[in-house]
Amino acid sequence: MKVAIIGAGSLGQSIAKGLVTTNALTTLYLTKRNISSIKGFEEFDKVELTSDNALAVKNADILIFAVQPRHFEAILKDLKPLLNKNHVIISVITGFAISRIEDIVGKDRFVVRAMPNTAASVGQSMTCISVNDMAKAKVELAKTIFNCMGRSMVIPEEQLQAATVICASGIAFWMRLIRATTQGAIQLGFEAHEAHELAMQTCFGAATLLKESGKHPEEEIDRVTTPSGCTIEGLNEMEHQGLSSSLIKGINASFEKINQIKTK
Ligand SMILES: NC(=O)C1=CN([C@@H]2O[C@H](COP(=O)(O)OP(=O)(O)OC[C@H]3O[C@@H](n4cnc5c(N)ncnc54)[C@H](OP(=O)(O)O)[C@@H]3O)[C@@H](O)[C@H]2O)C=CC1
Ligand SMILES: O=C(O)[C@@H]1CCC=N1
Repeated sequence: MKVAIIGAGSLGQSIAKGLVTTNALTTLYLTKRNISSIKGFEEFDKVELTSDNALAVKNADILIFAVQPRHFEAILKDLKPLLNKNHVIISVITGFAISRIEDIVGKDRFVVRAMPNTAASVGQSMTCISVNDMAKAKVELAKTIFNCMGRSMVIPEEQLQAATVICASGIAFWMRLIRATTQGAIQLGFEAHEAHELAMQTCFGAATLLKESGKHPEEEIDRVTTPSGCTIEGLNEMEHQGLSSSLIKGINASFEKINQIKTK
């Protein structure tokens, strides 16, 4: 695989970190206008850094666009003359519909819209993928790429905005829950670094329990809640204060916002 990431910023670098270790990769071009901030990638033999998008496009088969939404249209129009029928165009750009990409490059191109998250850098992204008609033939390739950096799910494009909230913004939501747990632990007397480790590993343990057992969260909750014990006392107080409701409302607010964001 010869891959180019056009716009190696926060998400682009996370994807690059997830990709560099895969044996399937022969070359990885990383582009941005100012490459001084990504010099660290020079330690990898397969990685080429450049501010020349055209050079990257000419030398890659798979193009992952990870620029800000407002920059995408102009960049894609500039690169259009260099695109050939074999290029697989993958956009991770929020709110930029496949039909708008097709308006620029044509319907006869392989177009994939993907929504990974920053945990790609540690091989733990949850990436949702949608494709245009042409790229139905490239679904397995797209899954192979994103499975290198975690797990992937193919979904209809209509659900991609919701997936962005749950999985991409979701990283921030879960971080805030871990941070709040840490604050609680400090109040109970732990040093900050200890509190952080307790919160992180407990969160990791809870997710791993569900992944490995396949059980519903409430089933695992029932195993922890001793009758008249401290867990149910804490859980009920959290619910009286609106924990589940607040999370659901936050997710809905985020979804309303993402649907208002204009990419032009
Ligand atoms: N951060 C996240 O968790 C997620 C982000 N996204 C989406 O991914 C996209 C990127 O987001 P994010 O990584 O946070 O944004 P960043 O601003 O961190 O990254 C965008 C990068 O694009 C580069 N860039 C700008 N213009 C050009 C150009 N002409 N040619 C090449 N590179 C260029 C910029 O570097 P320079 O100025 O040096 O050129 C910058 O590093 C957005 O569309 C966002 O909606 C989606 C899911 C999650
Ligand atoms: O906050 C945002 O709008 C982008 C999309 C998901 C993650 N970052």
